[in-house]
Amino acid sequence: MNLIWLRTSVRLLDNPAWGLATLETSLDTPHCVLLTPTPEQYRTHGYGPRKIDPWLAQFNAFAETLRALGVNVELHSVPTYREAAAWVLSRATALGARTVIADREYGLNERRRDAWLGKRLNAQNIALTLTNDRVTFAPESLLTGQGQPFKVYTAYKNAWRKQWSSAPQYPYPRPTWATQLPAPEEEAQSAMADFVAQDLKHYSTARNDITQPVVSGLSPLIANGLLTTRQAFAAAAEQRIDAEQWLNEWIWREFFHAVAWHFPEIYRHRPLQPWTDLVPWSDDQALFSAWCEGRTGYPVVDAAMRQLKSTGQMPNRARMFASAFLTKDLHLDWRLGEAWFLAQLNDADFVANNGNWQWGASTGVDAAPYFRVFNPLRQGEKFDPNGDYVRTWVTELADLPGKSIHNPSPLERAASGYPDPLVIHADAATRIKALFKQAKDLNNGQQNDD
Ligand SMILES: Cc1cc2nc3c(=O)[nH]c(=O)nc-3n(C[C@H](O)[C@H](O)[C@H](O)COP(=O)(O)OP(=O)(O)OC[C@H]3O[C@@H](n4cnc5c(N)ncnc54)[C@H](O)[C@@H]3O)c2cc1C
Repeated sequence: MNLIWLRTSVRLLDNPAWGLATLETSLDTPHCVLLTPTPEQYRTHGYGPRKIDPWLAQFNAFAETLRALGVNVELHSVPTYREAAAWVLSRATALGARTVIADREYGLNERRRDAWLGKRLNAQNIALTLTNDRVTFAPESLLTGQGQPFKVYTAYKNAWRKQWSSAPQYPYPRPTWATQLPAPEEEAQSAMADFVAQDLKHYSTARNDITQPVVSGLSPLIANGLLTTRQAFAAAAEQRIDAEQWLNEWIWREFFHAVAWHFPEIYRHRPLQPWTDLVPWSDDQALFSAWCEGRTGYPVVDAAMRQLKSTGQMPNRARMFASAFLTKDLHLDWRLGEAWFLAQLNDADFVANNGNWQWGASTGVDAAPYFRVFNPLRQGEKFDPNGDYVRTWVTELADLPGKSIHNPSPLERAASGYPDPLVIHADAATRIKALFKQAKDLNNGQQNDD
């Protein structure tokens, strides 16, 4: 008897759990599937309803479909991981299981949960088998030549690509009994197929155009375990077009997961580069509220922040300049912005969010150091040349003509009720560089003292 316990990989396709379960028995269908949504735990991790509600619905739809397919499913919603693990332990014991097969999750609390359960299952001669699934290659299997974890994306990507070339990863076969898919998975499959067939060919030229929905929009589905990198590579290969740039974005996601696995301090809200905590980050609540509400006085930043608040979405390019504005222009602590994004985004994923925030704040991965700043006026002019994005979200400026929308005059601001800039970008950029330098010098001094 084996049990499958699915936590994030709540999907039928490309799921290694089914194959593992049937290896042990002569049965086609698994003996029993356990599902334990943990809404309170998700909230404690900082996720908001835009992330949690569809996730919970996904569990219900999955259970319903499995039952219709004749699979025995037990769905048990509990507040926290600890209760979920205790319940799985009791079910495994009561059902006389030999193995519990579960999708591996990499977070710190998730690791603790699995260690807790594994120990107790082992004491009863029950194995806990974790499938590597959220990323293509297990984080500990892809290391530098010196056996160290990668901290630079390009080097990681090259190693990842090399590994893929020598051992391409194909999606796991669909189980014969899976004759229908749960509605969220069916929709995810269609969304990926449509994007790959219609828009992928324009991706590399149009991906930074914040006015166009040319990117895939798949991230909420990926973050909630409905789609995998293997499926993306397989779908792109069928098109026989150059999909390198898009596939490299998927590898960014895998990279951040690997970083989080090797440097679990990030789950304790520490920067990847510890010395950057010597930067005297501000926690000014008035500045922070102005940023959250889209009232910074920089139209393109405010458009992005208002879009986030009202829809839970924001294009990647806008995430880059809006996050950089918080740290490099307002000098606010990156953790404030990180938490706001996590609570608002419909594709919220702790690891992808943290990795990108730390990249933008110059506290995380990447060789390019703290002089990376984004000029919010130039970002607007370059990526929203006609001002359409600003006009959509900062409606009080909608009547301003042409490029002037990115930098309204004091008179235009006063007439439309739009705020003056909170800071002067050039001054703020000079100041943050000085603060970083000061932190670095302080750190070097401390090291010399040691
Ligand atoms: C400050 C900041 C916060 C972010 N927070 C999140 C988050 O919470 N969840 C999240 O999934 N992505 C996050 N991203 C990454 C990226 O913005 C989104 O993945 C992307 O906008 C999703 O759009 P898409 O699905 O159309 O992606 P596409 O451009 O079609 O890319 C395909 C997939 O690759 C992955 N991907 C793409 N870019 C990145 C990236 N830079 N880092 C990691 N994975 C990537 C996503 O899973 C995405 O769905 C963040 C980026 C920034 C700058």
